[in-house]
Amino acid sequence: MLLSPVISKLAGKRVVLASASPRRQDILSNVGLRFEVVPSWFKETLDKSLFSAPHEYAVETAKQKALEVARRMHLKHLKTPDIVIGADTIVTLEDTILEKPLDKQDAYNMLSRLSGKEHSVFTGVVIVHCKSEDNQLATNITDFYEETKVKFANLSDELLWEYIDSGEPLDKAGGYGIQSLGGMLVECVHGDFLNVVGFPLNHFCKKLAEIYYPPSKSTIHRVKHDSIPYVESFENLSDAETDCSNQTVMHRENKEEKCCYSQCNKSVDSSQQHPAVRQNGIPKKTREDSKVPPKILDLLDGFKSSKALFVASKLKVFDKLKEKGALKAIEIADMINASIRGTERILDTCVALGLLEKTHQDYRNTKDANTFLASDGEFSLHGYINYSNDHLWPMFSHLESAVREETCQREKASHKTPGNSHDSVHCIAKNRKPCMNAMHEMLKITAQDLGSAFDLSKYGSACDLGGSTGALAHELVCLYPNMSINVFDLPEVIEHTPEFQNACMDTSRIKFTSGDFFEDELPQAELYILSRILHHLSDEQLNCILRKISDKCPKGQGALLVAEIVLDEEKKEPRGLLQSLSMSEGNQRSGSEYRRLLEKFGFNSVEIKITGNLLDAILATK
Ligand SMILES: C[S@@+](CC[C@H](N)C(=O)[O-])C[C@H]1O[C@@H](n2cnc3c(N)ncnc32)[C@H](O)[C@@H]1O
Repeated sequence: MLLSPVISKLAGKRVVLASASPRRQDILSNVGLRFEVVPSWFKETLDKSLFSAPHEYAVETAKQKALEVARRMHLKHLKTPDIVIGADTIVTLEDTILEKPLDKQDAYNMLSRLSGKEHSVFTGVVIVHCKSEDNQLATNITDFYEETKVKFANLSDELLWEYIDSGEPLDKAGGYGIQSLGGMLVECVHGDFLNVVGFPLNHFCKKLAEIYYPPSKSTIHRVKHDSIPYVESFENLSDAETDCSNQTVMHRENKEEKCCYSQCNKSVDSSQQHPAVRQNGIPKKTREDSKVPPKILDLLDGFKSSKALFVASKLKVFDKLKEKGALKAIEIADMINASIRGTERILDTCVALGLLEKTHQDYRNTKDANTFLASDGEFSLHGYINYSNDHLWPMFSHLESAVREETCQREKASHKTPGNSHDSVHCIAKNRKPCMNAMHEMLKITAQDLGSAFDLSKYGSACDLGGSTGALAHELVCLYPNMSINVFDLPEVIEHTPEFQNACMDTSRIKFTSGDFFEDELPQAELYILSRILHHLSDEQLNCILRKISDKCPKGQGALLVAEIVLDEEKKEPRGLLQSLSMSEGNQRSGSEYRRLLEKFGFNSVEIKITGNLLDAILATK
């Protein structure tokens, strides 16, 4: 059995991985599976003593993780996924289950127990097929587990502590990661290596093959699932045109705790199986054909969701709830000076969008709302959301004419002549403060990943060109105790920078300089930084600034750090492309395009780090 056709059976389906593990994401995306990641909120706290074998615990945990995500997504309008994949990996030694260590001492206790011995790694995997029927969630569950035996070498305390101090053990079952430094601890492995990494890919593909290419008279292992009650309907999980004779049972999620493990395994001649499918050789449309793909439904409604978020944020709903904990609609309406019915509607929409929680009549913020949406959240996007509402939203309403006339939407929105200023790279005067605020928030979120993408400790001085409020500079001085930074920006921007500094920040190594990077001499520095500058610039502006930086970096000395969204080579990732819709002269680029551009200016060593955050990092040296 070739594996790719099995994976391709999932193409076009809304597949969700209910796991935040980057290792599982890598394993599945490396084989071409397209999926969304929705980490489960299920707490891994099942009572282990209730399970007669460790793998049962792993399977049950995986199942609860996947079902929690399926139910949560189903509760949000139109969000029911087709398939949710859940997985849980545990390590067992002499029948004791070792999960993720709580702290360094716990990691040491685990690893020293594993030293010199063979242990088992179990991953429980659950594939939940979901359907929304009469607004209820129907699920069909397939599960399995894989065991791999791993033998550790005899490990000295010194080696163990060195490993523990690397920080790697803390988020890993058993306290080690075989795919990275932890590989050094391992003497041998019996079984599927990827199972130890966190996902038994081979067994998963075999399971998919069983589901999508079932033998004519097979018996699919059904497991007890106490929240799946009565038999509701029969659905063939294979595609309509597949010569597939197996039908499996969908279970409707229902509060009645009835169980059913039955299934129908009729072997039917495929030509007779769907008499309604073909008529005069022309495939007849099935109900499935007319089901609008969730992606399209999401896009149709996407603008409404964005606006609901913008309005809730503007009305300070998230701030009020953060301050008070839980409030009823009528109380919020009073606080935000709005109608009760209108407030109820926006609150319920925010619940459906996963931004708020509701118990009985009480609304409260989700953890993410406290962190990202409240205006005093650690990584607040409040200013960026308001900026999106007040400036980007009106700008995007000009998209059609901007496309027809090949102009920038900002120019359309402000009735300016196309391509006629460096306003494409700096905020126009009336928007300056909100724009600086929005950029400040975005950069605060991504600055740590940018600063640590490369080891910059050898650079004693840096100049952040167009560095705005100094948000990146603050992170860099924290990360690199020997670095001083000159934030260089236009005078009208530098004038506002004191409003963005706070008392807890160490500003002793940060200096703000007014200037124009096209017109003026650049300050001398060992490291130049261009964060979100290059993609705005015309070819002429690019030549000007890159030539100037290159001249300031003699061969073997100096470097340029660029922060941008780096597009994937096939240019399929939408975020950068969506952003490019608001531009005229500039360009979003892929890694190879940035490499070619920088090489033209003598930077023949170009390293690119995709950070997984809002911006990616490129380090160019000569
Ligand atoms: C898109 S913002 C990026 C800000 C910041 N680097 C970031 O990543 O959030 C562009 C910045 O470049 C500054 N800028 C635009 N033209 C400039 C010029 N000719 N000389 C100096 N700074 C300029 C703007 O004022 C603005 O702060």
